[in-house]
Amino acid sequence: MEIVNTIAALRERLAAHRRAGKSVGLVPTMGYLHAGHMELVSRARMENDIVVTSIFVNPLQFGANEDLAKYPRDLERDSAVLRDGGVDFLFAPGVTDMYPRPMEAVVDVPNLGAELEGAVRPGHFAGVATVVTKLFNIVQPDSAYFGEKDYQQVAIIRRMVEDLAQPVRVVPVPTVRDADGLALSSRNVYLSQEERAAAVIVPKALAEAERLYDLGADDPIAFEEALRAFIEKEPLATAEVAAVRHPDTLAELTKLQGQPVLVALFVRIGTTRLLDNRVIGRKQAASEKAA
Ligand SMILES: Nc1ncnc2c1ncn2[C@@H]1O[C@H](COP(=O)(O)OP(=O)(O)OP(=O)(O)O)[C@@H](O)[C@H]1O
Ligand SMILES: CC(C)(CO)[C@@H](O)C(=O)[O-]
Ligand code: BAL
Repeated sequence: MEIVNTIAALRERLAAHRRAGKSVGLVPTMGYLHAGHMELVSRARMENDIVVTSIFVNPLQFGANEDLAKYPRDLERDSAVLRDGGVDFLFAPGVTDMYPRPMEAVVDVPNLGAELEGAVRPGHFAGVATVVTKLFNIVQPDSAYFGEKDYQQVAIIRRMVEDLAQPVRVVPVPTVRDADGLALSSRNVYLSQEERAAAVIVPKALAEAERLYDLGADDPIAFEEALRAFIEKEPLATAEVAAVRHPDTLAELTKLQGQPVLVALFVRIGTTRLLDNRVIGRKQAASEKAA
């Protein structure tokens, strides 16, 4: 595996492979890697000749009062893990390599980006869409791999790729979970022991949503209220988002039965925000993997 830090160097290294007709898969990350990231890597490894993983904690997608400065970083450990995972190139640019001056051109997906997590983190998804477009332009991957834990992010990237005819296949990968069901996430490291125990309320709430749906729950407002109350029975938890939406458009629904629905959760445990999602009413959850 080669570690490359600048846009020019990565372009030069990939050009030879592209000329030789090799396919390229990209796994964009913010580092501090866990088995969820490595699931994306192994899927990319299976489907491509060359695998590029990027590690870049993207300032554009953090709000002024968010955790940009304290976001966990460990490039040395990440490099070793990626080398073992069979990655060909680790692209780890610095902020001044990616953004040598303030960005004037940006990509926004304003309506999808204002929903759910976007309502709590204004500007977040414009930051994501912009950096992902820039990574696509640098790497020119045939395929790019994203986790379904960040369901809204996948929906936004898919829409961006379609609207802008970006020549990339977007591949969603099922969520990898700890033994108690909590989705793996780099931010789980912020949780104290007590908070980690409380965080199990998040996957439990997804199971509760499925139970209510299977019992015939049909009114979205009552359903969301029941979910919120279920989550907040845990004293350390605040449900910033507990929503049921259309799985493709993220639109609000007038009834639940007779169609698959997305359950989207964004739950604060202490000061840490945890994201999780499940589509219920179709056979998708069964494909999720335990770590
Ligand atoms: N548990 C998981 N299973 C599968 N994919 C995941 C999982 N966690 C993260 N990913 C995916 O890995 C990619 C990089 O995510 P990122 O580096 O932000 O990690 P993260 O663990 O989601 O971190 P954070 O705690 O900041 O949300 C994203 O496409 C994300 O959806
Ligand atoms: C896709 C991404 C790497 C863009 O910074 C980030 O939003 C993430 O890690 O999910
Ligand atoms: N959604 C993963 C990246 C972030 O929270 O900024």
